[in-house]
Amino acid sequence: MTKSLADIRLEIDEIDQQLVRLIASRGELVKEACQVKKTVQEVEAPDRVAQVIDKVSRYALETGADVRLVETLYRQMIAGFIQLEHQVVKKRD
Ligand SMILES: C=C(O[C@@H]1C=C(C(=O)O)C=C[C@H]1O)C(=O)O
Repeated sequence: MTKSLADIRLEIDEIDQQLVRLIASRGELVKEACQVKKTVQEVEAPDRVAQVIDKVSRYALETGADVRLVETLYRQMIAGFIQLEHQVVKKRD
């Protein structure tokens, strides 16, 4: 039996809920990570960003996700997390 558009959207909504939960958990870990950082270079950690992008691009390839989309989403998300870290560090210091 083919699914209705409404059914498909319900499934998409459930995945969105899971994704947002995971983004929130990731954000908590990012805040934890920045507690031990002292410099702007440490906050931005470009080598680590490159490592994360490399890993998720490989996961995307292995799972059949769109590699360019995953990379774009991750670069955007990490940029947001770096901003968050800058705010946390600014408040702390
Ligand atoms: C969480 C960190 O801080 C920043 C955020 C990252 C991320 O969201 O994956 C990666 C590197 C840093 O730019 C980290 O250094 O690991």
